[in-house]
Amino acid sequence: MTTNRLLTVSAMRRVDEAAIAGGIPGYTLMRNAGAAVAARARVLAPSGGRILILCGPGNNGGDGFVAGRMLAGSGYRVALQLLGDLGTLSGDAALAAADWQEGGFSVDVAASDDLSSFDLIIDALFGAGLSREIAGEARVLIEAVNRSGTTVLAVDVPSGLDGDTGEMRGGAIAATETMTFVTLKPGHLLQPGRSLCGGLHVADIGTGEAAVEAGFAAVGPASFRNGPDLWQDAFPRPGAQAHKYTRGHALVLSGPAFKTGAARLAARGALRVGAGLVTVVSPTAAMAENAAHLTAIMLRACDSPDDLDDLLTDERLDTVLIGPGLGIGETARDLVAVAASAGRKLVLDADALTSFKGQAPLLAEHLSEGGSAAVLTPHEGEFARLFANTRAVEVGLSKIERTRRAAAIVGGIVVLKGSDSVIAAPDGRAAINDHGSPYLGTAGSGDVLGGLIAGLLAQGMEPFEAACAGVWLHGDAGLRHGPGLIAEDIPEMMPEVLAELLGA
Ligand SMILES: NC(=O)C1=CN([C@@H]2O[C@H](COP(=O)(O)OP(=O)(O)OC[C@H]3O[C@@H](n4cnc5c(N)ncnc54)[C@H](OP(=O)(O)O)[C@@H]3O)[C@@H](O)[C@H]2O)[C@@H](O)CC1
Ligand SMILES: Nc1ncnc2c1ncn2[C@@H]1O[C@H](COP(=O)(O)OP(=O)(O)O)[C@@H](O)[C@H]1O
Ligand SMILES: [K+]
Repeated sequence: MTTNRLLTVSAMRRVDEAAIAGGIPGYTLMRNAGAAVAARARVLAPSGGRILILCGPGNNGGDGFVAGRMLAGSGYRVALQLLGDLGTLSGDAALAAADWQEGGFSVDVAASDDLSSFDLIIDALFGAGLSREIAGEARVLIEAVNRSGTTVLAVDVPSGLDGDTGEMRGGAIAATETMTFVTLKPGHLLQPGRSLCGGLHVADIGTGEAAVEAGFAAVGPASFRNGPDLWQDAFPRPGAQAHKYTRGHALVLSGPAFKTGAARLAARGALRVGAGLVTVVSPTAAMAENAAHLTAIMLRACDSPDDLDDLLTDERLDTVLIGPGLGIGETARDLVAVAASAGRKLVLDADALTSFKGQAPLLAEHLSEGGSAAVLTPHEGEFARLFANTRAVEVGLSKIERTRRAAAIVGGIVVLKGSDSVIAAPDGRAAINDHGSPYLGTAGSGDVLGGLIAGLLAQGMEPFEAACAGVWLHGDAGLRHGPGLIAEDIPEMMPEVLAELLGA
């Protein structure tokens, strides 16, 4: 079974319990987990190479003992070090340790020297049972592993990484690869966890589908790794009889003269992703500047919220992007209020968000008035300003929880951007995106993202799916382009990105 759905650490425990209750011995699960680790180790270490297995005092260590026995059996020179006392091992971990010893192998005391002489280190110190900050001997060991420069394969999670939040607890292994079980957990995708994990692998350990379903039932609102599986079926594909008026019309509000570039970047994104028509709505004083740079994209004058209200009497103008380069203040708030009360599908970004600094409830009121479907795309700074003094910014929350709470507060989709962008809906559905590139961190990149989402909304995609798809397409463009990327390149990558996605 493969799925892009995520289990929390406690829900994963529920999967194990349900599998065991269903008649699969815990030790069978552990043997399957250890076998998956050993299989990956055979790829990472040269045949017959030296492998060090660092085992902790719980079942994560148990997986290490199992993998060690299998690797020693297939000709690797395996050293195994235990952090803790052999005598205190219990349950399946004790069985695994006994099997290892029955093979005639020794259990050494964990020592942090000479680590660079190994071809591979398997980190089986702590997994789902991490219960406190890494300190003392464990910390010294983890730091030595990270200094050694040796390839590291982490079992379940890099030790010290919180599988739910992606946060480090006092220190963590920086792994080359991570082998986890059944599904990914949020901490594998949220930063810094995503970076600490290195390459991600997921193994089926024979829990059976019913046990996995029991885990999903225990998890609360569903969360996913963002990817085409999540939204591909809903992705707009024009039929043979489509024409521009059936492919949606997106409006992008421009900022004042000399601040118009952001809106044009967004508009280009909306057009390239397939909206039939895109119009930049510009202050009269900035019309010449906008006109000088626009060709396929249309241009209309608008100098006030009242002008926007007049424009929106045309029902075909069904999606409005407000914020990039707009300017901060009352006018921006009024423009949002007008578009929202006209019931338009909205993308709110940048200055439209900052204009509601500390006033998230007021924004929520506007959105609910017209029943607007809205997607908000804050980066961390805009998020902190908009949701100041709300329960979305309480300390200690994971990024996924913050985004979920924010979505519930405003009653719309929130995309909290970054290298681990999180997309959440008011009903708690959430997706974490790790399909992207640091080259996307460039001026105007977020404006294009807003445009992509607006273009998908205009074509009739539901807002959660449109937001997930927009973030993924944006990330895919970044990955394909690589070094040298500027924001202008992102829309121009869409033909290539979409051709592969749609199999065109
Ligand atoms: N049947 C199953 O469930 C399966 C589970 N599987 C595997 O089991 C793993 C979960 O095992 P687990 O629950 O035993 O927890 P684990 O991660 O080994 O750590 C617990 C130990 O570490 C200790 N400890 C914690 N934090 C610490 C710290 N900061 N510094 C120092 N010590 C610390 C903690 O001490 P305590 O808190 O009890 O004092 C306890 O002794 C899971 O990740 C997967 O790999 C697979 O085999 C598939 C089947
Ligand atoms: N390291 C990274 N990895 C992946 N995506 C990134 C990274 N850094 C930035 N991005 C993406 O680039 C965009 C930047 O948007 P934003 O911060 O609003 O920039 P701007 O205001 O200049 O347009 C976001 O979509 C963000 O997710
Ligand atoms: K580990």
